Amino acid sequence: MSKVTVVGAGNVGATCANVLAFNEVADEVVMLDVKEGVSEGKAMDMMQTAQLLGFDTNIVGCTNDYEKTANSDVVVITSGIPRKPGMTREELIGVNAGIVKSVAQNILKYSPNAIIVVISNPMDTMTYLSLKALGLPKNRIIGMGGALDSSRFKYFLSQALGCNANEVEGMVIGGHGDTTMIPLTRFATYKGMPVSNFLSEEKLQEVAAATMVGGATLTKLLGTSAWYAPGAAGAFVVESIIHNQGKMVPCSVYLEGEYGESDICCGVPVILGKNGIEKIVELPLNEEEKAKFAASAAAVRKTNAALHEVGAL
Ligand SMILES: NC(=O)c1ccc[n+]([C@@H]2O[C@H](COP(=O)([O-])OP(=O)(O)OC[C@H]3O[C@@H](n4cnc5c(N)ncnc54)[C@H](O)[C@@H]3O)[C@@H](O)[C@H]2O)c1
Ligand SMILES: O=C(O)C[C@H](O)C(=O)O
Repeated sequence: MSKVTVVGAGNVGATCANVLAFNEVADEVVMLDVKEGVSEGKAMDMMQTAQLLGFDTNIVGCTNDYEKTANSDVVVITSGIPRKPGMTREELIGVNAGIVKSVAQNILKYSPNAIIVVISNPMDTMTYLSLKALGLPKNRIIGMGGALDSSRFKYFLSQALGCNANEVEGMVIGGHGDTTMIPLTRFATYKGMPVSNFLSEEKLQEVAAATMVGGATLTKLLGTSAWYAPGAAGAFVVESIIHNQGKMVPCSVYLEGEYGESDICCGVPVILGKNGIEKIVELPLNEEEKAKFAASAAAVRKTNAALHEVGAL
């Protein structure tokens, strides 16, 4: 029996659980939240769609009861506060570091073999914190950001190209921040053809800029940060792992020399499978892309340093 736990049954967590259940990614999906009754209510509401939508996944909700999460194969951490318009993700560290650390420690007590997918922001730093606090092998701690950012990149490219987003390929690497994302326009394709065959350099720069502030744009529109694509991107990463799909997905992972960086979690393409990160893929970046990656990693490293200031490490 396969089991996935989603911690935090707010906007992102509940959406992720819903997509996991609808797509029958696991036999059981458990939602856990600190807010009394919310997970239970959302689980019951979702279970009442099973007959309408035709899925067989069992969805369980619980209030801070970690026993219910026992023996999960994958655990998704979404607990923590989202940003408000005008804020950066990095400003969330003071509140979210404590939440993510205690949640990760509780999870490990009941699911010692779980692969952990971190979504809470600032995501690269929360992934690093989880890795350091739990001391697990690096293949089992995965930050979800690149899957979402790449999906947004493909959306903006498809809008510029006037084509179906499913016919566009592209990846975003680097940190999951407004200024740290690196949309790889040079590698993006439409039906296997470089997008530069169809779009001017100026247009490509516009697409890259829209991608980088994709989360901030939605936060301004919604008054809180986005959840449909983030929840679906979390479920996409979980499915790639649970179904051992061997897909290449940009994720925030612990680097030990890859891309010239060490002792940091940052977004790079990885092959996802039943062991979590099966392999880190090293892309042949040019000098400009390498410089952008180094600057992105430096910014993530600065946020990581704040973990000591807030007493999380
Ligand atoms: N990595 C990404 O790509 C990405 C995308 C979207 C959102 N996020 C981040 O995900 C987080 C959640 O966003 P949201 O929109 O779902 O927020 P939300 O406020 O809707 O939900 C967060 C939930 O976490 C719960 N929670 C708080 N402390 C908890 C604890 N100790 N144990 C269990 N649950 C706890 C809250 O009760 C709440 O229900 C935010 O930090 C946001 O910035 C990241
Ligand atoms: O923008 C945010 O703060 C939430 C998330 O990281 C996103 O990119 O949607």
